[in-house]
Amino acid sequence: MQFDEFAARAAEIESESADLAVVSLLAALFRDSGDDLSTVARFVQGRVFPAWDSTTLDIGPRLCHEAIARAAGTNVSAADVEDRLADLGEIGAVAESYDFGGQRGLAAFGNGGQDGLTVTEVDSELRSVAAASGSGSEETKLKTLYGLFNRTDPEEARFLARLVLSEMRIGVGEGSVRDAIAEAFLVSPEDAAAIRDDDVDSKTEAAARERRDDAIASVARALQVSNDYGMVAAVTRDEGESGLDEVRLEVGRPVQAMLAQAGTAADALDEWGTAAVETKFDGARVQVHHDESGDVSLFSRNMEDVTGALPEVVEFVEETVAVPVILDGEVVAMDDDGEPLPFQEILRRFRRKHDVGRMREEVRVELRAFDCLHADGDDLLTEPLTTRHDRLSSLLGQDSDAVSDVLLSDDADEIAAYEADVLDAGHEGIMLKNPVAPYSPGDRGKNWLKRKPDVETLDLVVTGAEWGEGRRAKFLGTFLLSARVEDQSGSDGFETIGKVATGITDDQLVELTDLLEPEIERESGQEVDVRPSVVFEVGYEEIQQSPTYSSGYALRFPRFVSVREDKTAETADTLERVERLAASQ
Ligand SMILES: Nc1ncnc2c1ncn2[C@@H]1O[C@H](COP(=O)(O)OP(=O)(O)OP(=O)(O)O)[C@@H](O)[C@H]1O
Repeated sequence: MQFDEFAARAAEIESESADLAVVSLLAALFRDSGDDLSTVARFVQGRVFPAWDSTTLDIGPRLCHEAIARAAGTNVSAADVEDRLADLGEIGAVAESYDFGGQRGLAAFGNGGQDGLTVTEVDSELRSVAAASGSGSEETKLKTLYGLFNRTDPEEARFLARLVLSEMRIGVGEGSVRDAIAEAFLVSPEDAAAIRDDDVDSKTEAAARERRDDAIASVARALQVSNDYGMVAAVTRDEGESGLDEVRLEVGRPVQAMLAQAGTAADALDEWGTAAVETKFDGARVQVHHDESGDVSLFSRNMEDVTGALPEVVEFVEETVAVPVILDGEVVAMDDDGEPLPFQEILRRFRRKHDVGRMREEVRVELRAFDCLHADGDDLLTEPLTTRHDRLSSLLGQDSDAVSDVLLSDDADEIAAYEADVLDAGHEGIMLKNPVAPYSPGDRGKNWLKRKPDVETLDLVVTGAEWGEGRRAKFLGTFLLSARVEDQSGSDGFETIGKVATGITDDQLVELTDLLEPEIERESGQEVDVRPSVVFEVGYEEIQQSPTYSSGYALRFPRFVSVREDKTAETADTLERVERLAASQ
């Protein structure tokens, strides 16, 4: 597919606000994508790589602005691009506003169609940008991006710029892509019409809806186990439902983590009669993959590869496990007496790329596994929790410290006593799980409840900051925080909720400035806008209703606790959670 065709279709989708119409347009785009289907299914979500792949383009706004400036001509600087961004508010509009000329220049010589960019070319050029590393890679990336922008017409430039910064902003969330894959290849035109049109009798419409929902469920299951919209789209088209049924977990390819809601023992017992109760370890989520040839890989809850940072866990798994497995658990930091250390300590180890050996001496980490998704050829996602946990115990050893203890109980007093013991031992709370529930990847459903008696903190996205004053003028000092708002299609927006400047040491100011500076999108005086990517854990005294911030809420006495390096903007706390916490104060 030509990239200008992709851009035109993306523009059409962007201008449509009704969810059903968006799904229909996406479905039509997928049907017309031919060999580019997998790439197109990723591009519409602003992705070049599948979600399980931890490769990133690693292009910050500054690099993108520089590439746009170069393509725009010798008189244009990155600062001009940033000025336009301040006016137009969005990088796609900025890129579209320049006259890159490449294509049109060629078109003037009657050559436009031949040199048009294709989706395949954009994909492979962006992949080469991602692969550039080492000295000189910055310049290589710039040149490649500049080369791409130079060949775009204005509409293509709009979507290329957004793709480069991984934000398509066309109102397409994961749910819409899932539904569109089903609609494109599994739902018959008659059923699609019966659902869409008003003049169809209700029985026919209900039957059509049921068939469509079944098709969506098949696509959803394959997506849950593979995390690859591109591959699933191609399998759906080429092999239909039977092909989707064959999509299996693959050892070495991370799965989205199942998540928890806040809840109490009373909630759990009311709902399920009996609850499986475990310690809530205060560490970082880790998914352990051990493949046929004995290789171990570890992934964070964002499916980022953290194998290199945690050699003790790798060694432990290599020594203990003999068959291919996928395990879910937490890595915790321990002191010399085996007492749990606070969460901040594990963050000093997690995702570390340098000095791993030295840090290993300073902070000891251990695995606490609590689930088993795959063992020796068997996918266990649909098995009940108790069966998965039994499998885990038989793999790691019944009495191993590396396996979470489970108390199965229908007695609130017994659970309260268990919770008191867990808190006495220095842990942060308990998990209550439905013992018969399957493992649902990516789902923050009602089958796992977390209970932390201490005051909650919020994990908020940094969307702005202010340069300090005096001796702190070179550092960002005050940080604007936002809560995530998921729209119906599943794409994210951010609403501000407060500023934090307290609780940050001088050393941390340096680190936070290093972390956030490449993400700056715009500057005006001391204030900067930052691309939503860094997540702060923030404590507070109270959540108040307030017109000061766009969320309608403000935090009283916010204090910085840590950077949630294990979270991204997409997994930060939602405004809905803020509302719930505010209501429960
Ligand atoms: N026994 C356990 N079972 C499941 N999750 C556990 C367990 N012990 C610790 N955890 C951690 O608790 C988290 C569940 O809470 P939640 O899904 O809300 O994640 P979170 O947003 O990181 O929450 P928090 O900030 O409270 O850790 C899991 O992601 C996991 O990292």
